[in-house]
Amino acid sequence: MIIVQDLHKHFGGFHAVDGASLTIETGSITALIGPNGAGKTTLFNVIAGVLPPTSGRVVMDGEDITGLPPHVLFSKGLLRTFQIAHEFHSMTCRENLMMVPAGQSGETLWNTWFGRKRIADEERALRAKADEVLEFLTIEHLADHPAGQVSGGQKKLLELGRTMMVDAKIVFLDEVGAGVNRTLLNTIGDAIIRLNRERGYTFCVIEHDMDFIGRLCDPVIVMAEGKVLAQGTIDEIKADEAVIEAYLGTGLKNKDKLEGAEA
Ligand SMILES: Nc1ncnc2c1ncn2[C@@H]1O[C@H](COP(=O)(O)OP(=O)(O)OP(=O)(O)O)[C@@H](O)[C@H]1O
Repeated sequence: MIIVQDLHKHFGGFHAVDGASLTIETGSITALIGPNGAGKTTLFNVIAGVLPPTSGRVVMDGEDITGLPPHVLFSKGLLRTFQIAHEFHSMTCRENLMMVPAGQSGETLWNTWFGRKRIADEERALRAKADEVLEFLTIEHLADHPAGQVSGGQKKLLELGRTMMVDAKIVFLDEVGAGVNRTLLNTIGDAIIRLNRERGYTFCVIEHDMDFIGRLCDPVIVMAEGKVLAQGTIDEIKADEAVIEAYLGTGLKNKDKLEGAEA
């Protein structure tokens, strides 16, 4: 369980996150929604150790993890998906997955000289794991394709796949559906549901696609102006006057997003 207590993140005099408190229950697929500029990505970045908070606390399973760097959080099973960096575009999808786990024996000179067999065994195991992940995500046919040449949606699946190469406990997904076609979005949604049900992953998802949110997420947490405005099921949220007002207040485009209409 992640508990965020009275979190603030200021940029100069601007309060991007302004006293947000929320709980992400273990085993849930929790959505974080809100109008543009509500502070969602900033909140994610603070929880994931990318940005230090101005004040407030983040507690994971009873441990204060406020401000810990991403690699330490990674080792604790808290992961945030990242776009595949440009440098890795020429590597194949399988290789991109095989690069994720840290602390392999091959990293030390000693092992390079004396542990060849162990390295070969580890590499074989990693390769098998990567292939299993690709199959789970239904993109096994892309194993030998350069990551830079697959579609936007397939890249999103690969980003999700990277979290499956380690023992993730909680995964933060930022706009996994952005620019992804409906069919692939459904595949991504299926993968998230299966990871949640079969492998016990907890998810926290920022997403503007209300159909996607409605299918996957409970609860839905709404942010506005750096604070948590409401929490509930998708139907409760859509009927909440304060939520409608927050979306309306930022323009019709945002209100359309709440209703799930095509933008
Ligand atoms: N590094 C920064 N320096 C200054 N202001 C920032 C910085 N990062 C974010 N902001 C501002 O903080 C506010 C919240 O941004 P944030 O990206 O967290 O919102 P969001 O809810 O994720 O919005 P969106 O749905 O549009 O992605 C915005 O007004 C943004 O311009």
